[in-house]
Amino acid sequence: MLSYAAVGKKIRLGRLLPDGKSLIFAFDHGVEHGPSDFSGETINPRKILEKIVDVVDAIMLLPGMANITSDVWAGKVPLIVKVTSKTSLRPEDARLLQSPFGWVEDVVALGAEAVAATVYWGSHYEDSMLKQWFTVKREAEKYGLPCLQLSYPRGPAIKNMYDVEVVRYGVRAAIESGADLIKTYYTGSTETFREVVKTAAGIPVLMSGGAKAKTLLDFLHVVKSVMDAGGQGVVVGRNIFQHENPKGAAKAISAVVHEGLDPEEAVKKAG
Ligand SMILES: O=P(O)(O)OC[C@H]1O[C@](O)(COP(=O)(O)O)[C@@H](O)[C@@H]1O
Repeated sequence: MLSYAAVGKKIRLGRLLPDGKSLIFAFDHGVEHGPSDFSGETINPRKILEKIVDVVDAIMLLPGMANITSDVWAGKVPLIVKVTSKTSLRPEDARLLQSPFGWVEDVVALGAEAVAATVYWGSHYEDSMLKQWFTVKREAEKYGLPCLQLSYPRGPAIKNMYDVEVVRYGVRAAIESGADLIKTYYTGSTETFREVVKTAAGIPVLMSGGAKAKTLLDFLHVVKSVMDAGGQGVVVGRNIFQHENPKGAAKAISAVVHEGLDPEEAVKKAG
């Protein structure tokens, strides 16, 4: 018989990956990159969120943002709360550390389905990020909250953070540290990303969107490659909110993730 928490975790994961796949909208950039990531009306978070809440499978926000926009997302789309972050105002070498940016109790209080935290594997600060990760993990387990690990290998010994061996290492470390969902980088091909998925040993791997692609079609090809490789979805920010039609872009990405549409077909959904 499952424990209460195990039942809760199962239910929450089912809500986040309704058909075993998921398009999660990442929207924590206001701290990671600053307001310069937004232009025009998108500086108003409500304007973006109201466009995509009925298209994506979940949204990932920092606690304060979740709190001030709850009337837009609550009851419409599952919430994931990220409890680590850092600004790019820090000195260069201090940017490979994320600090606490909320507590698991806040995540529960906000009615979230999961908690997210970053680990920069290979950073000078790996030790403190691991202490932070396991603090979050221990609390989350009590509440049956799945933990999404942003597994981002970065550091002086890492020449190419998109290299398949580097990404695989981060994914292996993520499953060994108890991640229930993993978000990591695309490795450039279906074949190499298939190796990343295999390394996850059944833990869902979602690709982190990355900087805005030249065209939506280009991005959709990457999403298709990830899904063909056995990835279970994508966590996307800039390739949605920096698109001139965020709702359309989200619809097109969702069509590749959930319907397996070819990019040339899916891009038509963007209008
Ligand atoms: O680590 P980077 O490249 O600065 O990007 C960090 C951002 O990328 C994400 O991990 C994913 O968002 P994107 O799709 O915009 O890359 C965000 O959650 C985060 O704010």
